[in-house]
Amino acid sequence: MSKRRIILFDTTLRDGEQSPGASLTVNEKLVIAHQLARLGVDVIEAGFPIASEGDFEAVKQVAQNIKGPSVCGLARANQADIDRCWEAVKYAEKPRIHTFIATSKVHREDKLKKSPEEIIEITRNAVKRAKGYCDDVEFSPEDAARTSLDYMCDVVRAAIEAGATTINIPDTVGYAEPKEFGDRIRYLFKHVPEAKNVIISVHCHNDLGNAVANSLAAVEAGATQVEGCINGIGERAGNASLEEIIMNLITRRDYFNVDVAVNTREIYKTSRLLANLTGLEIQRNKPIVGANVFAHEAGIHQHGVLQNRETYEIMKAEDVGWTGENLVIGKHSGKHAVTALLSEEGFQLSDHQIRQITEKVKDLADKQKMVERDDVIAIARDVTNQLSEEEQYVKIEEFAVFTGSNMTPTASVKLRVYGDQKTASGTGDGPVDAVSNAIWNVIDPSLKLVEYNLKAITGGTDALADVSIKLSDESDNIYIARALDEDVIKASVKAIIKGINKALNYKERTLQNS
Ligand SMILES: CC(=O)SCCNC(=O)CCNC(=O)[C@H](O)C(C)(C)COP(=O)(O)OP(=O)(O)OC[C@H]1O[C@@H](n2cnc3c(N)ncnc32)[C@H](O)[C@@H]1OP(=O)(O)O
Ligand SMILES: CC(C)C(=O)C(=O)O
Ligand SMILES: [Mg+2]
Repeated sequence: MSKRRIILFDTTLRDGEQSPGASLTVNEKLVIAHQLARLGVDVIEAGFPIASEGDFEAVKQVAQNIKGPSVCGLARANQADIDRCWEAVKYAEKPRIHTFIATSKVHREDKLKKSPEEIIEITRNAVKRAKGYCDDVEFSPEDAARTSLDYMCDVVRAAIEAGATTINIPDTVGYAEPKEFGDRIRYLFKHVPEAKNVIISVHCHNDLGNAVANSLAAVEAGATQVEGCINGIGERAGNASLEEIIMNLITRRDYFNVDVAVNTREIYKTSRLLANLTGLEIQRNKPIVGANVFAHEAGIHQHGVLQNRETYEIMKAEDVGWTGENLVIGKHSGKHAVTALLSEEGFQLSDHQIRQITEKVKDLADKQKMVERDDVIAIARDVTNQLSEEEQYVKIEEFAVFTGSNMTPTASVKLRVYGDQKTASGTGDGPVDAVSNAIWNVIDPSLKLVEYNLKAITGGTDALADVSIKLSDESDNIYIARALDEDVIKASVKAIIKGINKALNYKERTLQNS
Protein backbone atom coordinates (compact mmCIF):
# COMPACT_ATOMS: atom_id res chain seq x y z
CA MET A 1 0.00 0.00 0.00
CA SER A 2 1.36 3.44 -0.92
CA LYS A 3 2.19 5.76 1.92
CA ARG A 4 0.04 8.78 2.79
CA ARG A 5 1.60 11.86 1.17
CA ILE A 6 1.80 14.96 3.39
CA ILE A 7 1.21 18.26 1.59
CA LEU A 8 3.58 21.00 2.74
CA PHE A 9 1.91 24.40 2.82
CA ASP A 10 4.34 27.25 3.31
CA THR A 11 2.93 30.48 4.74
CA THR A 12 6.24 32.30 5.31
CA LEU A 13 5.18 35.04 2.90
CA ARG A 14 1.79 35.52 4.59
CA ASP A 15 1.68 34.50 8.27
CA GLY A 16 5.50 34.69 8.49
CA GLU A 17 5.41 38.22 7.21
CA GLN A 18 3.04 39.08 10.08
CA SER A 19 6.10 38.89 12.42
CA PRO A 20 6.61 42.45 13.65
CA GLY A 21 9.24 44.14 11.49
CA ALA A 22 9.47 41.30 8.95
CA SER A 23 7.74 43.04 6.08
CA LEU A 24 9.18 42.15 2.70
CA THR A 25 9.19 44.04 -0.59
CA VAL A 26 7.51 42.57 -3.67
CA ASN A 27 10.87 41.62 -5.10
CA GLU A 28 12.05 39.99 -1.86
CA LYS A 29 8.85 37.92 -1.76
CA LEU A 30 9.48 36.80 -5.31
CA VAL A 31 13.07 35.78 -4.52
CA ILE A 32 11.88 33.76 -1.49
CA ALA A 33 9.07 32.17 -3.52
CA HIS A 34 11.58 30.96 -6.14
CA GLN A 35 13.66 29.41 -3.34
CA LEU A 36 10.54 27.77 -1.81
CA ALA A 37 9.80 26.27 -5.22
CA ARG A 38 13.37 24.87 -5.34
CA LEU A 39 12.83 23.44 -1.86
CA GLY A 40 9.75 21.76 -3.28
CA VAL A 41 6.92 22.88 -1.00
CA ASP A 42 3.49 22.00 -2.40
CA VAL A 43 1.67 25.27 -1.69
CA ILE A 44 2.98 28.82 -1.27
CA GLU A 45 0.66 31.22 0.54
CA ALA A 46 2.07 34.41 -0.92
CA GLY A 47 0.11 37.05 0.98
CA PHE A 48 -3.20 38.69 1.81
CA PRO A 49 -4.11 40.53 -1.42
CA ILE A 50 -6.64 42.98 0.06
CA ALA A 51 -4.17 44.08 2.77
CA SER A 52 -2.30 46.55 0.55
CA GLU A 53 -1.37 47.35 -3.04
CA GLY A 54 2.10 45.96 -2.31
CA ASP A 55 0.77 42.64 -1.04
CA PHE A 56 -1.63 42.36 -3.99
CA GLU A 57 1.26 42.94 -6.38
CA ALA A 58 3.45 40.40 -4.54
CA VAL A 59 0.81 37.65 -4.70
CA LYS A 60 0.16 38.47 -8.37
CA GLN A 61 3.85 38.33 -9.27
CA VAL A 62 4.37 35.07 -7.37
CA ALA A 63 1.32 33.65 -9.22
CA GLN A 64 2.69 34.81 -12.57
CA ASN A 65 6.24 33.59 -12.06
CA ILE A 66 6.29 30.48 -9.89
CA LYS A 67 5.92 27.09 -11.54
CA GLY A 68 5.39 23.91 -9.56
CA PRO A 69 3.72 24.74 -6.24
CA SER A 70 0.11 25.94 -5.95
CA VAL A 71 -0.05 29.67 -5.23
CA CYS A 72 -2.52 30.74 -2.61
CA GLY A 73 -3.82 34.05 -1.26
CA LEU A 74 -5.68 34.71 1.99
CA ALA A 75 -9.12 36.35 2.10
CA ARG A 76 -11.53 37.14 4.92
CA ALA A 77 -14.96 35.60 4.48
CA ASN A 78 -16.41 38.45 2.46
CA GLN A 79 -16.93 39.22 -1.21
CA ALA A 80 -14.42 42.05 -1.54
CA ASP A 81 -11.53 40.04 -0.06
CA ILE A 82 -12.34 36.95 -2.14
CA ASP A 83 -12.71 38.93 -5.38
CA ARG A 84 -9.41 40.73 -4.75
CA CYS A 85 -7.69 37.47 -3.87
CA TRP A 86 -8.82 35.88 -7.12
CA GLU A 87 -7.58 38.90 -9.11
CA ALA A 88 -4.10 38.19 -7.70
CA VAL A 89 -3.93 34.37 -7.76
CA LYS A 90 -5.74 33.77 -11.06
CA TYR A 91 -2.44 33.90 -13.00
CA ALA A 92 -1.04 30.86 -11.21
CA GLU A 93 -0.58 27.46 -12.81
CA LYS A 94 -2.44 26.10 -9.76
CA PRO A 95 -4.33 28.90 -7.96
CA ARG A 96 -5.87 28.50 -4.50
CA ILE A 97 -8.14 30.84 -2.51
CA HIS A 98 -7.89 30.47 1.27
CA THR A 99 -10.81 32.01 3.15
CA PHE A 100 -11.38 32.02 6.89
CA ILE A 101 -13.68 33.13 9.69
CA ALA A 102 -13.25 32.79 13.44
CA THR A 103 -15.41 30.21 15.22
CA SER A 104 -14.42 30.23 18.92
CA LYS A 105 -16.88 31.80 21.37
CA VAL A 106 -14.56 34.65 22.33
CA HIS A 107 -13.87 35.58 18.69
CA ARG A 108 -17.50 35.19 17.64
CA GLU A 109 -18.99 37.17 20.47
CA ASP A 110 -16.37 39.76 21.33
CA LYS A 111 -14.61 40.34 18.01
CA LEU A 112 -17.08 39.56 15.22
CA LYS A 113 -20.33 39.99 17.21
CA LYS A 114 -21.99 37.20 15.24
CA SER A 115 -24.17 34.26 16.31
CA PRO A 116 -23.05 30.67 15.61
CA GLU A 117 -25.69 30.43 12.86
CA GLU A 118 -24.50 33.65 11.22
CA ILE A 119 -20.90 32.34 11.13
CA ILE A 120 -22.08 29.17 9.39
CA GLU A 121 -23.99 31.24 6.85
CA ILE A 122 -20.95 33.48 6.23
CA THR A 123 -18.80 30.34 5.80
CA ARG A 124 -21.16 28.89 3.16
CA ASN A 125 -21.37 32.14 1.22
CA ALA A 126 -17.62 32.73 1.30
CA VAL A 127 -16.69 29.23 0.15
CA LYS A 128 -19.34 29.36 -2.61
CA ARG A 129 -18.06 32.72 -3.84
CA ALA A 130 -14.47 31.45 -3.90
CA LYS A 131 -15.61 28.25 -5.62
CA GLY A 132 -17.22 30.38 -8.35
CA TYR A 133 -13.71 31.43 -9.30
CA CYS A 134 -11.49 28.51 -8.47
CA ASP A 135 -11.69 24.73 -7.93
CA ASP A 136 -9.10 24.74 -5.17
CA VAL A 137 -10.61 26.42 -2.10
CA GLU A 138 -9.24 26.20 1.43
CA PHE A 139 -11.35 27.14 4.43
CA SER A 140 -10.11 27.76 8.00
CA PRO A 141 -12.26 28.10 11.12
CA GLU A 142 -9.92 30.56 12.85
CA ASP A 143 -9.16 29.75 16.51
CA ALA A 144 -10.47 26.22 15.92
CA ALA A 145 -8.42 24.85 18.81
CA ARG A 146 -10.53 26.93 21.23
CA THR A 147 -13.82 26.17 19.45
CA SER A 148 -16.24 23.61 20.89
CA LEU A 149 -15.73 20.32 19.05
CA ASP A 150 -19.30 19.94 17.86
CA TYR A 151 -19.60 23.50 16.62
CA MET A 152 -16.26 23.19 14.81
CA CYS A 153 -17.65 20.06 13.09
CA ASP A 154 -20.84 21.93 12.09
CA VAL A 155 -18.80 24.71 10.45
CA VAL A 156 -16.50 22.24 8.70
CA ARG A 157 -19.54 20.31 7.37
CA ALA A 158 -20.97 23.54 5.94
CA ALA A 159 -17.66 24.46 4.30
CA ILE A 160 -17.31 21.02 2.68
CA GLU A 161 -20.92 21.12 1.47
CA ALA A 162 -20.24 24.53 -0.11
CA GLY A 163 -17.25 23.11 -2.01
CA ALA A 164 -14.10 23.56 0.11
CA THR A 165 -11.39 21.13 -1.00
CA THR A 166 -9.07 21.74 1.96
CA ILE A 167 -10.19 22.26 5.54
CA ASN A 168 -7.50 23.78 7.71
CA ILE A 169 -7.75 23.50 11.50
CA PRO A 170 -5.72 26.31 13.06
CA ASP A 171 -4.46 26.59 16.59
CA THR A 172 -4.42 30.34 16.09
CA VAL A 173 -3.14 31.27 19.54
CA GLY A 174 -0.91 28.25 20.21
CA TYR A 175 -3.14 27.02 23.05
CA ALA A 176 -3.39 23.29 22.31
CA GLU A 177 -1.40 20.42 23.79
CA PRO A 178 -0.21 17.68 21.41
CA LYS A 179 -2.47 14.80 22.49
CA GLU A 180 -5.47 17.09 22.78
CA PHE A 181 -4.86 18.51 19.29
CA GLY A 182 -4.42 15.05 17.75
CA ASP A 183 -7.69 14.01 19.43
CA ARG A 184 -9.43 17.03 17.89
CA ILE A 185 -8.44 15.83 14.41
CA ARG A 186 -9.60 12.28 15.23
CA TYR A 187 -12.93 13.68 16.48
CA LEU A 188 -13.33 15.58 13.22
CA PHE A 189 -12.77 12.47 11.08
CA LYS A 190 -15.18 10.48 13.26
CA HIS A 191 -18.02 13.02 13.32
CA VAL A 192 -17.69 14.47 9.82
CA PRO A 193 -17.33 11.40 7.57
CA GLU A 194 -17.09 13.62 4.45
CA ALA A 195 -13.78 14.96 5.86
CA LYS A 196 -12.18 11.85 4.31
CA ASN A 197 -12.97 13.25 0.85
CA VAL A 198 -11.08 16.52 1.35
CA ILE A 199 -7.62 17.47 2.53
CA ILE A 200 -7.48 17.98 6.29
CA SER A 201 -4.80 20.49 7.19
CA VAL A 202 -3.39 21.97 10.38
CA HIS A 203 -1.85 25.36 11.14
CA CYS A 204 -0.23 25.66 14.56
CA HIS A 205 1.20 28.63 16.41
CA ASN A 206 4.00 28.42 18.92
CA ASP A 207 2.87 30.48 21.93
CA LEU A 208 3.54 27.56 24.31
CA GLY A 209 6.35 26.11 22.19
CA ASN A 210 4.09 23.27 20.94
CA ALA A 211 3.60 24.22 17.29
CA VAL A 212 5.72 21.45 15.75
CA ALA A 213 4.60 18.79 18.28
CA ASN A 214 0.94 19.69 17.69
CA SER A 215 1.37 19.55 13.90
CA LEU A 216 3.00 16.13 14.15
CA ALA A 217 0.27 14.87 16.50
CA ALA A 218 -2.24 15.93 13.84
CA VAL A 219 -0.34 14.02 11.15
CA GLU A 220 -0.50 10.93 13.36
CA ALA A 221 -4.25 11.50 13.66
CA GLY A 222 -4.66 11.53 9.86
CA ALA A 223 -4.09 15.14 8.73
CA THR A 224 -2.67 15.30 5.21
CA GLN A 225 -1.55 18.93 4.98
CA VAL A 226 0.70 20.80 7.39
CA GLU A 227 1.18 24.56 7.35
CA GLY A 228 4.28 26.29 8.63
CA CYS A 229 6.93 28.90 8.07
CA ILE A 230 10.64 28.68 7.42
CA ASN A 231 12.62 29.40 10.61
CA GLY A 232 9.28 29.25 12.48
CA ILE A 233 8.65 32.96 11.95
CA GLY A 234 5.13 34.38 12.21
CA GLU A 235 2.64 36.21 14.34
CA ARG A 236 3.81 36.54 18.02
CA ALA A 237 5.89 33.45 18.95
CA GLY A 238 5.65 32.29 15.35
CA ASN A 239 4.24 29.40 13.37
CA ALA A 240 5.33 25.78 13.28
CA SER A 241 8.79 25.65 11.75
CA LEU A 242 8.43 23.99 8.37
CA GLU A 243 11.99 22.64 8.28
CA GLU A 244 11.48 20.98 11.69
CA ILE A 245 8.29 19.32 10.48
CA ILE A 246 9.97 18.14 7.28
CA MET A 247 12.98 16.66 9.08
CA ASN A 248 10.78 14.98 11.71
CA LEU A 249 8.72 13.29 9.00
CA ILE A 250 11.86 12.20 7.14
CA THR A 251 14.25 11.34 9.99
CA ARG A 252 11.49 9.42 11.79
CA ARG A 253 9.99 7.87 8.65
CA ASP A 254 9.94 4.62 10.62
CA TYR A 255 7.52 6.22 13.10
CA PHE A 256 5.27 8.39 10.91
CA ASN A 257 5.21 6.15 7.83
CA VAL A 258 4.29 9.03 5.49
CA ASP A 259 5.85 10.57 2.37
CA VAL A 260 6.89 14.14 1.68
CA ALA A 261 8.19 15.31 -1.69
CA VAL A 262 10.79 17.89 -0.85
CA ASN A 263 14.42 18.58 -1.64
CA THR A 264 15.83 18.76 1.90
CA ARG A 265 19.21 19.90 0.55
CA GLU A 266 17.63 23.31 -0.09
CA ILE A 267 16.60 23.76 3.57
CA TYR A 268 19.69 25.53 4.84
CA LYS A 269 19.83 27.93 1.90
CA THR A 270 16.13 28.78 2.32
CA SER A 271 16.61 29.44 6.02
CA ARG A 272 19.62 31.70 5.44
CA LEU A 273 17.89 33.60 2.63
CA LEU A 274 14.93 34.36 4.87
CA ALA A 275 17.09 35.42 7.82
CA ASN A 276 19.16 37.64 5.55
CA LEU A 277 16.17 39.32 3.90
CA THR A 278 14.03 39.84 7.01
CA GLY A 279 16.86 40.52 9.46
CA LEU A 280 15.16 38.00 11.81
CA GLU A 281 18.22 35.99 12.81
CA ILE A 282 17.78 32.54 14.34
CA GLN A 283 19.31 31.35 17.57
CA ARG A 284 22.45 29.21 17.26
CA ASN A 285 20.76 26.15 18.75
CA LYS A 286 17.63 26.36 16.54
CA PRO A 287 16.88 22.77 15.43
CA ILE A 288 17.87 21.83 11.85
CA VAL A 289 19.32 25.20 10.76
CA GLY A 290 21.06 26.76 13.78
CA ALA A 291 24.82 27.34 13.58
CA ASN A 292 25.54 24.82 16.37
CA VAL A 293 23.39 21.98 15.12
CA PHE A 294 26.19 20.03 13.46
CA ALA A 295 29.03 21.31 15.64
CA HIS A 296 30.58 19.37 18.50
CA GLU A 297 32.55 20.98 21.27
CA ALA A 298 32.72 18.43 24.05
CA GLY A 299 35.64 16.00 23.94
CA ILE A 300 33.56 12.85 24.50
CA HIS A 301 31.24 13.86 21.66
CA GLN A 302 34.15 14.75 19.36
CA HIS A 303 35.73 11.38 20.11
CA GLY A 304 32.47 9.59 19.27
CA VAL A 305 31.81 11.56 16.08
CA LEU A 306 35.33 10.95 14.84
CA GLN A 307 34.66 7.17 15.02
CA ASN A 308 31.13 7.33 13.66
CA ARG A 309 29.01 10.49 13.17
CA GLU A 310 25.87 8.54 14.13
CA THR A 311 27.03 8.41 17.75
CA TYR A 312 25.87 12.01 18.20
CA GLU A 313 24.16 12.99 14.92
CA ILE A 314 20.70 11.81 13.89
CA MET A 315 20.70 13.72 10.60
CA LYS A 316 23.41 14.34 8.04
CA ALA A 317 24.44 17.97 7.67
CA GLU A 318 24.58 17.58 3.89
CA ASP A 319 20.97 16.33 3.83
CA VAL A 320 19.76 19.75 4.94
CA GLY A 321 22.23 21.49 2.61
CA TRP A 322 24.69 22.54 5.30
CA THR A 323 28.00 22.01 3.58
CA GLY A 324 30.13 23.21 6.46
CA GLU A 325 32.63 24.32 3.82
CA ASN A 326 34.66 27.22 4.98
CA LEU A 327 35.88 29.24 2.08
CA VAL A 328 38.63 31.52 3.30
CA ILE A 329 38.11 34.99 1.96
CA GLY A 330 40.87 37.58 1.85
CA LYS A 331 42.25 40.37 -0.26
CA HIS A 332 43.33 37.86 -2.88
CA SER A 333 39.85 36.42 -3.26
CA GLY A 334 37.79 37.21 -6.31
CA LYS A 335 34.15 37.41 -7.20
CA HIS A 336 33.75 33.64 -7.67
CA ALA A 337 34.66 32.82 -4.08
CA VAL A 338 32.46 35.65 -2.79
CA THR A 339 29.56 34.47 -4.98
CA ALA A 340 30.00 30.84 -3.87
CA LEU A 341 29.99 31.73 -0.19
CA LEU A 342 26.97 34.01 -0.53
CA SER A 343 25.08 31.52 -2.65
CA GLU A 344 25.44 29.01 0.23
CA GLU A 345 23.80 31.72 2.34
CA GLY A 346 20.86 31.97 -0.06
CA PHE A 347 21.77 35.33 -1.65
CA GLN A 348 20.87 35.80 -5.31
CA LEU A 349 22.93 38.72 -6.49
CA SER A 350 23.23 40.83 -9.61
CA ASP A 351 26.67 41.24 -11.21
CA HIS A 352 26.70 44.83 -9.99
CA GLN A 353 26.01 43.76 -6.40
CA ILE A 354 28.72 41.07 -6.56
CA ARG A 355 31.24 43.67 -7.78
CA GLN A 356 30.23 46.07 -4.98
CA ILE A 357 30.49 43.35 -2.32
CA THR A 358 33.85 42.06 -3.62
CA GLU A 359 35.27 45.59 -3.54
CA LYS A 360 34.11 46.13 0.03
CA VAL A 361 35.48 42.74 1.09
CA LYS A 362 38.89 43.65 -0.37
CA ASP A 363 38.81 47.07 1.34
CA LEU A 364 38.13 45.35 4.63
CA ALA A 365 40.81 42.72 4.00
CA ASP A 366 43.31 45.54 3.50
CA LYS A 367 42.46 46.87 6.96
CA GLN A 368 41.81 43.66 8.91
CA LYS A 369 44.09 40.65 8.91
CA MET A 370 41.25 38.24 8.31
CA VAL A 371 37.86 38.56 6.72
CA GLU A 372 35.48 36.01 8.12
CA ARG A 373 32.32 34.50 6.72
CA ASP A 374 30.14 36.71 8.95
CA ASP A 375 31.91 39.84 7.63
CA VAL A 376 31.09 38.88 4.04
CA ILE A 377 27.46 38.14 4.96
CA ALA A 378 27.13 41.47 6.78
CA ILE A 379 28.55 43.32 3.77
CA ALA A 380 26.16 41.49 1.43
CA ARG A 381 23.20 42.33 3.65
CA ASP A 382 24.26 45.94 3.66
CA VAL A 383 24.62 46.10 -0.13
CA THR A 384 21.36 44.27 -0.87
CA ASN A 385 19.34 46.32 1.59
CA GLN A 386 20.20 49.71 0.07
CA LEU A 387 17.29 51.96 -0.75
CA SER A 388 17.09 53.23 -4.31
CA GLU A 389 17.87 56.89 -5.05
CA GLU A 390 14.14 57.79 -5.27
CA GLU A 391 13.39 56.06 -1.96
CA GLN A 392 15.87 58.27 -0.08
CA TYR A 393 13.72 61.21 1.02
CA VAL A 394 16.28 62.05 3.70
CA LYS A 395 20.02 62.05 3.08
CA ILE A 396 22.89 62.82 5.40
CA GLU A 397 25.33 65.31 3.90
CA GLU A 398 27.65 65.92 6.84
CA PHE A 399 27.89 65.32 10.53
CA ALA A 400 30.39 66.03 13.27
CA VAL A 401 30.56 64.79 16.84
CA PHE A 402 32.60 66.25 19.70
CA THR A 403 33.19 64.06 22.67
CA GLY A 404 35.79 63.49 25.37
CA SER A 405 36.21 63.27 29.11
CA ASN A 406 34.43 65.85 31.29
CA MET A 407 32.31 67.21 28.44
CA THR A 408 28.78 66.65 27.15
CA PRO A 409 28.91 64.93 23.76
CA THR A 410 27.62 67.35 21.12
CA ALA A 411 26.79 66.70 17.47
CA SER A 412 25.84 68.74 14.44
CA VAL A 413 24.22 67.36 11.29
CA LYS A 414 23.49 68.65 7.80
CA LEU A 415 20.65 66.72 6.15
CA ARG A 416 18.75 66.97 2.88
CA VAL A 417 15.06 66.42 3.63
CA TYR A 418 12.80 66.17 0.53
CA GLY A 419 15.45 68.19 -1.33
CA ASP A 420 15.80 71.01 1.26
CA GLN A 421 18.96 71.43 3.27
CA LYS A 422 18.45 71.37 7.06
CA THR A 423 21.02 71.74 9.81
CA ALA A 424 20.67 70.96 13.49
CA SER A 425 22.66 70.17 16.57
CA GLY A 426 22.06 68.07 19.65
CA THR A 427 23.64 66.78 22.81
CA GLY A 428 23.38 63.37 24.42
CA ASP A 429 24.66 60.86 26.92
CA GLY A 430 27.18 59.58 24.39
CA PRO A 431 28.24 60.38 20.81
CA VAL A 432 25.58 58.16 19.19
CA ASP A 433 22.87 59.65 21.41
CA ALA A 434 24.05 63.18 20.52
CA VAL A 435 23.97 62.59 16.77
CA SER A 436 20.63 60.80 17.03
CA ASN A 437 19.16 63.76 18.98
CA ALA A 438 20.52 66.16 16.36
CA ILE A 439 18.82 64.19 13.57
CA TRP A 440 15.59 64.11 15.52
CA ASN A 441 15.58 67.89 15.76
CA VAL A 442 14.75 68.03 12.03
CA ILE A 443 12.71 64.84 11.59
CA ASP A 444 9.01 64.15 12.14
CA PRO A 445 8.71 63.78 15.95
CA SER A 446 6.03 61.09 15.63
CA LEU A 447 8.82 58.70 14.59
CA LYS A 448 10.54 57.26 17.66
CA LEU A 449 13.72 55.25 18.02
CA VAL A 450 12.52 52.29 20.12
CA GLU A 451 15.51 49.95 19.89
CA TYR A 452 19.21 50.25 19.09
CA ASN A 453 21.60 47.32 18.86
CA LEU A 454 25.29 47.37 18.10
CA LYS A 455 27.27 44.29 17.20
CA ALA A 456 30.91 43.95 16.24
CA ILE A 457 30.92 41.42 13.44
CA THR A 458 34.30 39.81 14.04
CA GLY A 459 37.77 40.78 15.18
CA GLY A 460 39.05 43.52 17.46
CA THR A 461 38.88 47.30 17.54
CA ASP A 462 38.96 47.48 13.72
CA ALA A 463 35.92 45.18 13.42
CA LEU A 464 32.93 46.10 11.30
CA ALA A 465 30.15 47.64 13.38
CA ASP A 466 26.70 46.27 12.55
CA VAL A 467 23.96 48.57 13.87
CA SER A 468 20.31 47.60 13.80
CA ILE A 469 17.56 49.90 14.93
CA LYS A 470 13.80 49.83 15.29
CA LEU A 471 11.61 52.89 14.75
CA SER A 472 7.91 53.14 15.46
CA ASP A 473 5.40 55.65 14.09
CA GLU A 474 2.18 57.10 15.52
CA SER A 475 0.22 53.96 14.42
CA ASP A 476 2.78 51.66 16.07
CA ASN A 477 4.08 50.40 12.71
CA ILE A 478 7.60 49.13 13.19
CA TYR A 479 10.49 49.79 10.79
CA ILE A 480 13.73 47.85 11.12
CA ALA A 481 16.94 49.04 9.50
CA ARG A 482 20.53 48.01 9.77
CA ALA A 483 23.80 49.42 8.50
CA LEU A 484 27.42 48.56 8.53
CA ASP A 485 30.59 50.60 8.82
CA GLU A 486 34.00 50.37 10.42
CA ASP A 487 33.02 53.51 12.33
CA VAL A 488 30.33 52.91 14.99
CA ILE A 489 28.91 56.42 14.73
CA LYS A 490 28.74 56.33 10.92
CA ALA A 491 27.00 52.93 11.07
CA SER A 492 24.51 54.34 13.59
CA VAL A 493 23.74 57.41 11.48
CA LYS A 494 23.31 55.29 8.33
CA ALA A 495 20.93 52.90 10.13
CA ILE A 496 18.83 55.72 11.59
CA ILE A 497 18.55 57.48 8.21
CA LYS A 498 17.65 54.19 6.51
CA GLY A 499 14.92 53.56 9.12
CA ILE A 500 13.53 57.07 8.65
CA ASN A 501 13.43 56.56 4.87
CA LYS A 502 11.63 53.23 5.27
CA ALA A 503 8.98 54.94 7.42
CA LEU A 504 8.63 57.83 4.95
CA ASN A 505 8.32 55.38 2.03
CA TYR A 506 5.53 53.56 3.86
CA LYS A 507 3.76 56.90 4.49
CA GLU A 508 4.11 57.94 0.86
CA ARG A 509 2.72 54.60 -0.38
CA THR A 510 -0.21 54.76 2.05
CA LEU A 511 -1.01 58.30 0.87
CA GLN A 512 -0.90 57.18 -2.77
CA ASN A 513 -3.26 54.25 -2.03
CA SER A 514 -5.81 56.30 -0.07
C1 LIG B 1 -5.18 34.63 12.35
C2 LIG B 1 -4.67 35.44 11.25
O1 LIG B 1 -3.48 35.42 10.99
S1 LIG B 1 -5.78 36.30 10.35
C3 LIG B 1 -4.81 37.27 9.27
C4 LIG B 1 -4.28 38.44 9.99
N1 LIG B 1 -3.54 39.27 9.09
C5 LIG B 1 -3.79 40.54 8.96
O2 LIG B 1 -4.71 41.09 9.55
C6 LIG B 1 -2.85 41.31 8.07
C7 LIG B 1 -3.55 42.09 6.98
N2 LIG B 1 -4.66 42.88 7.48
C8 LIG B 1 -4.95 44.13 7.02
O3 LIG B 1 -4.25 44.69 6.19
C9 LIG B 1 -6.19 44.78 7.53
O4 LIG B 1 -6.53 44.26 8.80
C10 LIG B 1 -7.39 44.55 6.53
C11 LIG B 1 -7.09 45.26 5.20
C12 LIG B 1 -7.59 43.07 6.25
C13 LIG B 1 -8.69 45.11 7.11
O5 LIG B 1 -8.44 46.43 7.51
P1 LIG B 1 -9.61 47.34 8.12
O6 LIG B 1 -10.75 47.38 7.15
O7 LIG B 1 -9.00 48.63 8.47
O8 LIG B 1 -10.17 46.57 9.39
P2 LIG B 1 -9.44 46.17 10.75
O9 LIG B 1 -8.20 45.41 10.45
O10 LIG B 1 -9.30 47.34 11.65
O11 LIG B 1 -10.55 45.21 11.40
C14 LIG B 1 -10.83 43.92 10.87
C15 LIG B 1 -12.24 43.88 10.26
O12 LIG B 1 -12.38 42.62 9.59
C16 LIG B 1 -13.43 41.85 10.20
N3 LIG B 1 -13.01 40.46 10.13
C17 LIG B 1 -12.00 39.88 10.82
N4 LIG B 1 -11.87 38.61 10.40
C18 LIG B 1 -12.78 38.42 9.45
C19 LIG B 1 -13.10 37.30 8.64
N5 LIG B 1 -12.41 36.17 8.73
N6 LIG B 1 -14.09 37.41 7.74
C20 LIG B 1 -14.78 38.58 7.63
N7 LIG B 1 -14.52 39.68 8.37
C21 LIG B 1 -13.52 39.59 9.27
C22 LIG B 1 -13.53 42.42 11.60
O13 LIG B 1 -14.80 42.15 12.17
C23 LIG B 1 -13.34 43.93 11.30
O14 LIG B 1 -14.53 44.35 10.67
P3 LIG B 1 -15.10 45.87 10.73
O15 LIG B 1 -14.18 46.66 9.86
O16 LIG B 1 -16.46 45.76 10.12
O17 LIG B 1 -15.08 46.27 12.15
C1 LIG C 1 -5.76 32.57 8.70
C2 LIG C 1 -5.54 31.50 9.70
C3 LIG C 1 -5.34 30.17 9.07
C4 LIG C 1 -4.39 31.77 10.61
O1 LIG C 1 -3.34 32.26 10.22
C5 LIG C 1 -4.53 31.33 11.99
O2 LIG C 1 -5.65 30.99 12.40
O3 LIG C 1 -3.51 31.34 12.71
MG1 LIG D 1 -1.73 31.91 11.69
